[in-house]
This record gives sequence, structure tokens and C-alpha cells, in this order.
Amino acid sequence: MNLKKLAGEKAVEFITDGMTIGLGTGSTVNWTIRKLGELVKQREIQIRAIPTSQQTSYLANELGIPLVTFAQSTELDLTIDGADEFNSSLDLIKGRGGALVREKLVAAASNRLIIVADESKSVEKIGKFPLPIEVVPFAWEVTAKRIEGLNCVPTLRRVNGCPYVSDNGNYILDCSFGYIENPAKLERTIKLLPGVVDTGLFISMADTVIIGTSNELKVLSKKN
Ligand SMILES: O=C(CO)[C@H](O)[C@H](O)COP(=O)(O)O
Repeated sequence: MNLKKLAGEKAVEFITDGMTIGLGTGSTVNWTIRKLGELVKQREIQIRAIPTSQQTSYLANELGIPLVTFAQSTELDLTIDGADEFNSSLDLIKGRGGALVREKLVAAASNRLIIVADESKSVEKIGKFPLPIEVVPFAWEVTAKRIEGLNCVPTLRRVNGCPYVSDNGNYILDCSFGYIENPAKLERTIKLLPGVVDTGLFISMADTVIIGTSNELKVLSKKN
């Protein structure tokens, strides 16, 4: 069973006619986007979408999903996206796919954030994998040193030996903090450092997580 497909396709049920939605990035939300593309093609639903990456923009264009920008709409009804880790409070780590800055901007402009993931992304404490932090390329070495001072090991993300460059023209540092005891505090601390654009910590942003497990689909919702 493809658990990413299971969770990704389920999320389409939350999209209703006339919505303006945010489309996340990654292999799980790609299933949502493909399913949505079928509905749009069959004229079963009319929506507009803002993509969180070039990659998602290409896929949505290929499927005929109408795209807009924040110039047309500054408020989104719903965003559907993936995650690298989530805990029972629905705090997330995102950004392994490199789209964290736009993903956070789109999520923050949305009335609701739905995360789609397979069960491997569920953790007791976030921080199992390195935390992606997007930084300005200028003086990135200095920024990395400052982040290192917060007790972690930052590694510049590379592709074929060259620094990975995000859609915003920035670099990404993958930072091994180990398990993060207080994600909200860490987020505030990192964001105060010069050179940091944003972090992959998404704290109190997700409303719902749809999880594909080998037995069933599980839905976690924010406790109000
Ligand atoms: O944060 C992300 C990209 O920046 C992705 O949503 C995250 O990496 C999950 O990806 P996948 O669904 O392929 O496992």
C-alpha cells in the first residue's frame, strides 16, 4: 500500500468549490495535487491555487490547475502540505525538500493548514533529523557559526558538490540539534540571528494531520 498516496488523496476531500488554496511541496502532497488536477480537468471543482515552490508550480501547470499570486489574494482558505516530522501537538519540521520559506508564508496566509504524511513522520519529540534553516548566502559561514553556538552541528546542504540554492536564491543549513525540548523557544532564538531567513520549525500552525498508516487513515486535529 502506498501510504503517501493514501494520505495525499484523502486531503482533496477538504477542498470545496470556489476556494483559493495553497499547494505544498513534496512527494506526498503531489498525490493531492494530481487528484485535484483530475477534478479540475473533469470540471467537478473550480479553485485557484498558490504554489509553494517552482516544482509545485510546474506540476500544477501541467495538470491545468489555475494558479494565482498574492497580488490576487492575500488570504487563502486552506493549504495542504507535507512534513518531515510531526508530534502529537502538531508541531512540525519541514524543509527537507527545500521549500520551507514559501511553505511557511503560504501556511501563515491560510485559514487552515492540513498536513499529509505517512506514519514514518510521526515522532514523540521533533528533532529526529536535522532542522533545515534557510540563510542568506552572503556571510553564510558567519551565520552558520552563530547557529552552531546554539549547540548544534550545521551542515551546508549541497547538490553535486555545489551549495543547494532555494527558490528564493538562498542556502540551507541542515542543523542537528538532537531532540528539541522547546521548539517555540528555539524558533524565536534562531530567527533573531542575522542572516537567518526562516527555519523549518512550524509551531502551532497545523490544524490537521492526515496520516497514512498500514492499517488505516488517521486524522489528528488541533485541540482548541
Ligand atoms: O517540507 C517539505 C519541502 O520543503 C516537504 O513537505 C517535506 O519534505 C515532506 O516531503 P515528502 O512528502 O516528499 O516526504
